Amino acid sequence: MGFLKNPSLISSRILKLSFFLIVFIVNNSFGAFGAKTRHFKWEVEYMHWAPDCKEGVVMGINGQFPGPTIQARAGDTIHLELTNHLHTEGVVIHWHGIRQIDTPWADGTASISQCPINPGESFVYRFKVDKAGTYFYHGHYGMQRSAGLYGSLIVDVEEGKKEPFHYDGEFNLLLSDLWHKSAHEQEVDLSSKPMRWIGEPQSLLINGRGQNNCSLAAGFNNSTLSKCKLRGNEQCAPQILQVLPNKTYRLRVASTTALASLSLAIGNHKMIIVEADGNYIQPFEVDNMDIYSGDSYSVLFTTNQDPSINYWISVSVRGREPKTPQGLTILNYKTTSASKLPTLPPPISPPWNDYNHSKSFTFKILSQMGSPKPPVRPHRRIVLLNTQNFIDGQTKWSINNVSLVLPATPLLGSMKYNLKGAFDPKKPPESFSANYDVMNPSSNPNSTTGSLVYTLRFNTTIDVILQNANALAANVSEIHPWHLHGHDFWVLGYGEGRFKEGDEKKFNLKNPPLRNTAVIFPFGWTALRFVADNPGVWAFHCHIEPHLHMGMGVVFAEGVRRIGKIPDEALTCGLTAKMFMSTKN
Ligand SMILES: O=C1O[C@H]([C@@H](O)CO)C(O)=C1O
Repeated sequence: MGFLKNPSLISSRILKLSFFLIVFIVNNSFGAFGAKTRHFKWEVEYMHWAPDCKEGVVMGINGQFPGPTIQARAGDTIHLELTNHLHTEGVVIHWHGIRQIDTPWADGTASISQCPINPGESFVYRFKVDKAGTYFYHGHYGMQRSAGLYGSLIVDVEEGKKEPFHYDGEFNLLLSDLWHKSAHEQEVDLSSKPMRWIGEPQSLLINGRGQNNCSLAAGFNNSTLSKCKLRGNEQCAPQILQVLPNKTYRLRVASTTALASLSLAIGNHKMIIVEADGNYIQPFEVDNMDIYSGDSYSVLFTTNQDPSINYWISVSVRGREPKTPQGLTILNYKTTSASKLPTLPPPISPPWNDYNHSKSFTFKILSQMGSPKPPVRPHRRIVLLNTQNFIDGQTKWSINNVSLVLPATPLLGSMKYNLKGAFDPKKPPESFSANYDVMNPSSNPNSTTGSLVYTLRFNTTIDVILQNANALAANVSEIHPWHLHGHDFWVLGYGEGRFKEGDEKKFNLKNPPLRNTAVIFPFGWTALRFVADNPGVWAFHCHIEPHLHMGMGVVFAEGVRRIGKIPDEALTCGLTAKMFMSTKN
């Protein structure tokens, strides 16, 4: 009984071989300690594709969806020439989790670190991948992540170095969500008056593959979808993970969803979490794990189950009432046929609103012994209130009552060259009113829009308290995974309700995890600490793409005078382009 005649398989070896096919290495110039410059040439274009068996249009790279996997070693330099083959729109790519030390113009954030690359034009991203870990890349302009512009970025340890754990093979799972509506329509929907919410995704994708009009697990679950009849060579056929019995595998998992928070499980197999956002953590065992947009993890699992059957790998929605079918693929013991369906039903994920389950997972993430510790005291504390507001007929998200609108001139250029009129020199609020009730809908929905920048003194220690609150509807507060560019931060603690003086006494300064993304739970707060030691202008925002589009972000700038020569190509738009023209004439 084969549901797949010719399944698309990934085994750890195939994965490694395919890297050589995928990666276009022009030259392998060796630098110090064996570090290489790895060259890539990428073309971004819209393509017809059927990621969930229904054909639509996605953004692809070099004819692939998701884009090619970048595989490098810590210390390598990536030299990537990106050409925009979209017909009528600009593009940028952000290298999520890479700190861009000394290269803030390569961070790939439209309006902040660079101008969008125009159709027909190319831009060279050149940056160092300084730290081993599981990363990914994605579009950072409008809703281009929702349009499918993403891929994996894997940084292995330096040649000759060892990971602090053992494994026999590895797999890479990039998780995403898919809408049948175009990203352009989503952008219009979000900014219309009244706002039209984009709703839940139609499908969850694992390595760009999902099934929307049929189910691999029909008969097991109570879905009305019929059983998938796939040959295995379809764009929506699941990538099957092939394993040998009694081995340990490393699963690198990253979520680039536009909206969905996810729960991942491997039927009958325990998972040991060992890495989060490119940092080693104290290993802990789970049956299922939460993964929010912007998170990446490595998990180890041992193939110690009955080798005569196959098992499900499942991905389900958490934190929002799920209206999207579970994403599925198969773990195939090579001792049996890859086309045999698992005999057990797919894992059942915890109820979507069981936040205690999510918290207990999140609170277990602690740094490994020997990891860098945070400075004991901050120089400055910034408290950021997250609210949903009506502004001028639109629904927006605001931070301390300011909803982020991105300027035409990239802030990196306007701040470095101190271009009057290109950015707002006003100071954004450090906190919010003592009377504000975070547990109820806002009584004072007055917010403004703007692109204010928090200027941080170079090398100072900054605490950020992310304060969640009630959204516009009563008794609603949502999950928001916040992502910081240019840095990792320590997650010092979480709390319920409003953060108050004295709560800092409960901060974990002993083994807080270093991460680049941290979640705020409904009606709660999350405390972060980082050192402003990376000259540049950096986005800090909710990684839910429609929320950022609706203004849920801030900008930090530090050490602006120390920023090296910004390549002109990054800034040939807005007032920096005018400046270049006037200095030429
Ligand atoms: O930003 C959002 O808007 C909707 C809802 O709050 C209003 O329709 C929703 O679920 C969001 O996450």
